[in-house]
Amino acid sequence: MILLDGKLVSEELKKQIAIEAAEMLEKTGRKPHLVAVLVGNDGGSETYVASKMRNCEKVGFKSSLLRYDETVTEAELLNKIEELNKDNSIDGFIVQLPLPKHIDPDKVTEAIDYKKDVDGFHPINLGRMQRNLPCFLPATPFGIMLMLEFYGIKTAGKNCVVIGRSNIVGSPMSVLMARNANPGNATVTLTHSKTQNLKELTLKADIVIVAIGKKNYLTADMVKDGAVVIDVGMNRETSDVTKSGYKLFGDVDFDNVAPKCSYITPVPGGVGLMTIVSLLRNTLSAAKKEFYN
Ligand SMILES: Nc1nc(=O)c2c([nH]1)NC[C@@H]1CN(c3ccc(C(=O)N[C@@H](CCC(=O)O)C(=O)O)cc3)C=[N+]21
Repeated sequence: MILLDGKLVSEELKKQIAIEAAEMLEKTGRKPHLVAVLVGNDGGSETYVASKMRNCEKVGFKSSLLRYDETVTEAELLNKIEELNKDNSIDGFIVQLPLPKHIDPDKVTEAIDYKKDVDGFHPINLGRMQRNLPCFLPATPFGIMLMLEFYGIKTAGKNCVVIGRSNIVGSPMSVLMARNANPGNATVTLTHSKTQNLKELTLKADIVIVAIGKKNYLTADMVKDGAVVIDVGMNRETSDVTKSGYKLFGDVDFDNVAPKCSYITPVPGGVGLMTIVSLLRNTLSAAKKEFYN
């Protein structure tokens, strides 16, 4: 069993990103600039956004955090997005999800200029991804592809089962694994809450990608010997009343599944770190206008 080390891979990729950011600074006098919009104070979102900002500094990007109270109206948020779209000093921005219930995440996503959509959630980027055209790829699925590539894991012709069909992970993940690219060219089964006999499907899978948000969901009896298991779960359990101490669990029963695997990602230290580095990569691509003018 080989551990897919998100720390190792992300640090390696960040070195290259830092080099390109420094080149850009030298040539143009400016740094790539990412803005994150954070609404409310969800514990998970606070951690992830803080990490995104910290990592921007590490690779020599400029980063700004825009905070809104959870009472902000949808109209106010959409106005701000309009401003960010027009601001030439900003290369890319993200609106951290989830949003409060009174704000429609689809409206927000579609309001973002697709040329600055470094999360890759805009329908134009999703459509271009599906067509195999240059575009911003959604950060988590992109990070998983970079991980597979780094370890030279063959995906062509393999059976891949994706568990969970969210807009930000499962659904785009299934597209990336199926499209005619490398990594890619897998035979993909996208499973969800209405799927019957999931275990029958996962037992045939060479690659299982779990993004469902339930601790210990994928158990050893569901996995075939030698499978590659990618765990996207970020289930936090607070262990004390202060809420500052928490432990993170994936969706995989790691201790029992890992011995059966050829490769497996840990949580923490796996996919989450790759998500961050993908966002950095997308921000650099935005600043260098690699996809759009
Ligand atoms: N607009 C938007 N874009 C996102 O990219 C986005 C989002 N909304 N909402 C939530 C998810 C989740 N996500 C993670 C990022 C980093 C880690 C990460 O760094 N995880 C570390 C540990 C973090 C910890 O200790 O809590 C690890 O796995 O080792 C995890 C999860 C980005 N997301």
